[in-house]
Amino acid sequence: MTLEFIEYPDREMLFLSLTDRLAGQLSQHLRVNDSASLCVPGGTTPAPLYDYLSGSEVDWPRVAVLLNDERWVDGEHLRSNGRLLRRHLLKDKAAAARYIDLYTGDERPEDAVPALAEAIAPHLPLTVLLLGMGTDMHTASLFPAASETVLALAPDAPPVMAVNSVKDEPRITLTASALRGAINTHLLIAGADKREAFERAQGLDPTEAPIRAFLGDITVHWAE
Ligand SMILES: O=C1O[C@H](COP(=O)(O)O)[C@@H](O)[C@H](O)[C@H]1O
Repeated sequence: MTLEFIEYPDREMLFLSLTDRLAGQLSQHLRVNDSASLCVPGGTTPAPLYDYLSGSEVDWPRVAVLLNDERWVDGEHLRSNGRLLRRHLLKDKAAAARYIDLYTGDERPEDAVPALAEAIAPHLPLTVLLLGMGTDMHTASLFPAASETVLALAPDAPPVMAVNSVKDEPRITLTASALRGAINTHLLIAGADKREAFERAQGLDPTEAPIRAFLGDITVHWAE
Protein backbone atom coordinates (compact mmCIF):
# COMPACT_ATOMS: atom_id res chain seq x y z
CA MET A 1 0.00 0.00 0.00
CA THR A 2 1.58 3.29 -1.08
CA LEU A 3 0.25 6.78 -0.67
CA GLU A 4 2.07 9.11 -3.04
CA PHE A 5 1.51 12.87 -2.65
CA ILE A 6 2.45 14.99 -5.66
CA GLU A 7 2.65 18.76 -5.21
CA TYR A 8 2.56 20.74 -8.47
CA PRO A 9 3.84 24.30 -9.01
CA ASP A 10 0.37 25.33 -10.27
CA ARG A 11 -3.00 23.92 -11.33
CA GLU A 12 -2.15 24.01 -15.03
CA MET A 13 0.80 21.66 -14.44
CA LEU A 14 -1.39 19.46 -12.28
CA PHE A 15 -4.13 19.14 -14.91
CA LEU A 16 -1.68 18.46 -17.77
CA SER A 17 0.30 15.89 -15.83
CA LEU A 18 -2.78 14.15 -14.42
CA THR A 19 -4.29 13.99 -17.92
CA ASP A 20 -1.19 12.08 -19.09
CA ARG A 21 -1.35 9.74 -16.10
CA LEU A 22 -5.04 8.89 -16.52
CA ALA A 23 -4.85 8.51 -20.31
CA GLY A 24 -1.68 6.40 -19.98
CA GLN A 25 -3.24 4.05 -17.45
CA LEU A 26 -6.36 3.59 -19.59
CA SER A 27 -4.29 2.91 -22.71
CA GLN A 28 -1.99 0.50 -20.90
CA HIS A 29 -5.01 -1.45 -19.63
CA LEU A 30 -6.51 -1.55 -23.12
CA ARG A 31 -3.33 -3.11 -24.51
CA VAL A 32 -4.21 -6.38 -22.77
CA ASN A 33 -7.96 -6.01 -22.13
CA ASP A 34 -10.98 -5.46 -24.38
CA SER A 35 -12.39 -2.62 -22.31
CA ALA A 36 -11.60 -0.20 -19.49
CA SER A 37 -13.56 1.95 -17.05
CA LEU A 38 -12.94 5.48 -15.86
CA CYS A 39 -14.79 6.74 -12.78
CA VAL A 40 -14.55 10.46 -12.05
CA PRO A 41 -15.83 13.09 -9.61
CA GLY A 42 -18.13 16.02 -10.17
CA GLY A 43 -17.91 19.30 -8.28
CA THR A 44 -16.09 22.52 -9.04
CA THR A 45 -12.45 21.39 -9.33
CA PRO A 46 -12.01 19.03 -12.31
CA ALA A 47 -13.47 20.90 -15.35
CA PRO A 48 -10.06 21.95 -16.81
CA LEU A 49 -8.73 18.41 -16.36
CA TYR A 50 -11.70 17.04 -18.30
CA ASP A 51 -11.14 19.56 -21.09
CA TYR A 52 -7.60 18.23 -21.54
CA LEU A 53 -8.56 14.59 -21.11
CA SER A 54 -11.30 14.82 -23.75
CA GLY A 55 -8.62 15.42 -26.39
CA SER A 56 -6.37 12.55 -25.30
CA GLU A 57 -5.41 9.72 -27.63
CA VAL A 58 -7.25 6.92 -25.85
CA ASP A 59 -9.30 4.22 -27.59
CA TRP A 60 -12.42 5.85 -26.13
CA PRO A 61 -15.02 3.54 -27.75
CA ARG A 62 -13.63 0.81 -25.45
CA VAL A 63 -13.88 2.98 -22.32
CA ALA A 64 -16.91 3.20 -20.02
CA VAL A 65 -17.09 6.53 -18.18
CA LEU A 66 -19.10 7.02 -15.01
CA LEU A 67 -19.28 9.43 -12.12
CA ASN A 68 -18.32 8.69 -8.51
CA ASP A 69 -21.68 10.18 -7.53
CA GLU A 70 -24.57 12.26 -8.81
CA ARG A 71 -26.99 14.80 -7.42
CA TRP A 72 -30.61 13.81 -8.10
CA VAL A 73 -31.38 16.68 -10.45
CA ASP A 74 -32.12 16.90 -14.14
CA GLY A 75 -29.07 16.56 -16.40
CA GLU A 76 -29.24 20.23 -17.41
CA HIS A 77 -29.43 21.51 -13.81
CA LEU A 78 -26.43 23.65 -12.78
CA ARG A 79 -25.70 21.26 -9.90
CA SER A 80 -25.74 18.15 -12.11
CA ASN A 81 -22.37 16.41 -12.16
CA GLY A 82 -23.44 14.84 -15.46
CA ARG A 83 -23.79 18.31 -16.95
CA LEU A 84 -20.16 18.98 -16.05
CA LEU A 85 -19.10 15.74 -17.71
CA ARG A 86 -21.10 16.29 -20.88
CA ARG A 87 -19.68 19.81 -21.27
CA HIS A 88 -16.07 19.11 -20.41
CA LEU A 89 -15.21 15.41 -20.83
CA LEU A 90 -17.66 13.69 -23.17
CA LYS A 91 -16.68 15.76 -26.21
CA ASP A 92 -13.88 15.81 -28.79
CA LYS A 93 -12.17 12.35 -28.86
CA ALA A 94 -13.82 11.26 -25.60
CA ALA A 95 -17.29 11.75 -27.10
CA ALA A 96 -16.89 8.16 -28.33
CA ALA A 97 -16.72 6.78 -24.76
CA ARG A 98 -19.64 4.81 -23.36
CA TYR A 99 -21.23 6.98 -20.65
CA ILE A 100 -23.10 5.30 -17.81
CA ASP A 101 -25.40 8.05 -16.54
CA LEU A 102 -26.09 7.72 -12.79
CA TYR A 103 -29.14 9.99 -13.12
CA THR A 104 -31.89 7.78 -14.52
CA GLY A 105 -34.83 10.18 -14.25
CA ASP A 106 -36.53 7.97 -11.65
CA GLU A 107 -38.41 9.96 -9.04
CA ARG A 108 -36.07 8.91 -6.21
CA PRO A 109 -32.46 7.68 -6.37
CA GLU A 110 -33.36 4.50 -4.47
CA ASP A 111 -35.65 3.53 -7.36
CA ALA A 112 -32.62 3.53 -9.66
CA VAL A 113 -30.34 1.40 -7.48
CA PRO A 114 -31.11 -2.08 -8.93
CA ALA A 115 -30.72 -0.99 -12.58
CA LEU A 116 -27.56 1.00 -11.83
CA ALA A 117 -25.99 -1.86 -9.87
CA GLU A 118 -26.58 -4.08 -12.92
CA ALA A 119 -25.17 -1.46 -15.33
CA ILE A 120 -22.05 -0.89 -13.24
CA ALA A 121 -21.20 -4.52 -12.38
CA PRO A 122 -19.59 -5.40 -15.76
CA HIS A 123 -17.20 -2.44 -15.34
CA LEU A 124 -15.77 -3.51 -11.99
CA PRO A 125 -13.08 -3.43 -10.90
CA LEU A 126 -12.73 0.14 -12.08
CA THR A 127 -9.62 0.57 -14.22
CA VAL A 128 -8.98 4.17 -13.25
CA LEU A 129 -10.67 5.90 -10.34
CA LEU A 130 -10.28 9.63 -9.81
CA LEU A 131 -11.75 10.94 -6.55
CA GLY A 132 -12.41 14.50 -5.45
CA MET A 133 -12.81 15.76 -1.90
CA GLY A 134 -14.71 18.58 -0.21
CA THR A 135 -13.24 20.67 2.60
CA ASP A 136 -15.50 18.65 4.94
CA MET A 137 -13.49 15.54 3.84
CA HIS A 138 -16.39 13.97 1.95
CA THR A 139 -15.61 12.06 -1.20
CA ALA A 140 -18.09 10.83 -3.81
CA SER A 141 -21.35 11.36 -1.83
CA LEU A 142 -19.97 9.80 1.34
CA PHE A 143 -20.38 12.57 3.90
CA PRO A 144 -19.02 12.79 7.45
CA ALA A 145 -21.52 11.62 10.05
CA ALA A 146 -24.23 10.95 7.43
CA SER A 147 -26.43 7.99 8.31
CA GLU A 148 -25.75 6.27 4.96
CA THR A 149 -21.97 6.59 5.18
CA VAL A 150 -21.51 3.76 7.69
CA LEU A 151 -23.47 1.44 5.37
CA ALA A 152 -21.68 2.69 2.25
CA LEU A 153 -18.28 2.03 3.83
CA ALA A 154 -19.14 -1.60 4.71
CA PRO A 155 -17.24 -4.19 2.62
CA ASP A 156 -20.51 -5.97 1.74
CA ALA A 157 -22.38 -2.81 0.64
CA PRO A 158 -24.05 -2.90 -2.77
CA PRO A 159 -21.96 -1.02 -5.40
CA VAL A 160 -24.34 1.91 -5.48
CA MET A 161 -26.52 3.56 -2.83
CA ALA A 162 -29.02 6.40 -2.47
CA VAL A 163 -28.06 9.23 -0.10
CA ASN A 164 -30.90 11.26 1.38
CA SER A 165 -29.44 12.72 4.56
CA VAL A 166 -27.42 15.60 3.08
CA LYS A 167 -28.64 19.14 2.51
CA ASP A 168 -29.72 20.22 -0.97
CA GLU A 169 -31.00 17.42 -3.19
CA PRO A 170 -30.83 13.61 -2.74
CA ARG A 171 -27.89 11.86 -4.33
CA ILE A 172 -26.66 8.55 -5.61
CA THR A 173 -23.14 7.34 -4.90
CA LEU A 174 -20.82 4.49 -5.62
CA THR A 175 -19.91 2.84 -2.33
CA ALA A 176 -16.55 1.87 -0.88
CA SER A 177 -16.97 -1.72 -2.10
CA ALA A 178 -17.01 -0.55 -5.73
CA LEU A 179 -14.54 2.31 -5.35
CA ARG A 180 -11.88 0.59 -3.26
CA GLY A 181 -11.33 -2.22 -5.73
CA ALA A 182 -10.06 0.12 -8.45
CA ILE A 183 -6.84 -0.88 -10.21
CA ASN A 184 -5.50 2.70 -10.23
CA THR A 185 -6.71 5.32 -7.74
CA HIS A 186 -6.05 9.07 -7.73
CA LEU A 187 -7.27 11.98 -5.64
CA LEU A 188 -7.47 15.48 -7.10
CA ILE A 189 -7.42 18.37 -4.61
CA ALA A 190 -6.58 22.04 -5.04
CA GLY A 191 -6.12 24.93 -2.64
CA ALA A 192 -4.73 25.36 0.87
CA ASP A 193 -8.07 24.51 2.52
CA LYS A 194 -8.23 21.12 0.78
CA ARG A 195 -4.65 20.31 1.71
CA GLU A 196 -5.39 21.14 5.33
CA ALA A 197 -8.54 18.96 5.20
CA PHE A 198 -6.56 16.11 3.60
CA GLU A 199 -3.94 16.24 6.37
CA ARG A 200 -6.61 16.39 9.08
CA ALA A 201 -8.40 13.36 7.58
CA GLN A 202 -5.39 11.11 8.11
CA GLY A 203 -5.91 11.02 11.89
CA LEU A 204 -9.67 10.45 11.73
CA ASP A 205 -12.05 7.54 11.38
CA PRO A 206 -13.58 7.12 7.87
CA THR A 207 -17.08 7.77 9.25
CA GLU A 208 -15.86 11.26 10.30
CA ALA A 209 -13.57 11.74 7.30
CA PRO A 210 -14.79 9.47 4.47
CA ILE A 211 -11.78 10.19 2.23
CA ARG A 212 -9.73 8.33 4.84
CA ALA A 213 -11.25 5.04 3.61
CA PHE A 214 -9.35 5.47 0.34
CA LEU A 215 -5.94 6.58 1.58
CA GLY A 216 -4.18 3.28 0.94
CA ASP A 217 -2.87 2.69 -2.55
CA ILE A 218 -3.49 6.14 -3.99
CA THR A 219 -1.76 9.02 -5.73
CA VAL A 220 -2.80 12.43 -4.43
CA HIS A 221 -2.45 15.37 -6.82
CA TRP A 222 -2.38 18.82 -5.23
CA ALA A 223 -1.69 22.38 -6.33
CA GLU A 224 -2.41 25.70 -4.68
O1 LIG B 1 -20.42 17.22 -4.03
C1 LIG B 1 -19.40 16.90 -4.57
O2 LIG B 1 -18.22 17.40 -4.10
C2 LIG B 1 -16.97 16.72 -4.28
C3 LIG B 1 -15.90 17.80 -4.17
O3 LIG B 1 -16.22 18.82 -5.08
P1 LIG B 1 -15.44 20.22 -5.21
O4 LIG B 1 -16.47 21.19 -5.70
O5 LIG B 1 -14.92 20.58 -3.85
O6 LIG B 1 -14.34 19.99 -6.21
C4 LIG B 1 -16.92 15.94 -5.57
O7 LIG B 1 -15.78 15.12 -5.59
C5 LIG B 1 -18.19 15.10 -5.73
O8 LIG B 1 -18.15 14.32 -6.91
C6 LIG B 1 -19.37 16.04 -5.78
O9 LIG B 1 -20.61 15.38 -5.97
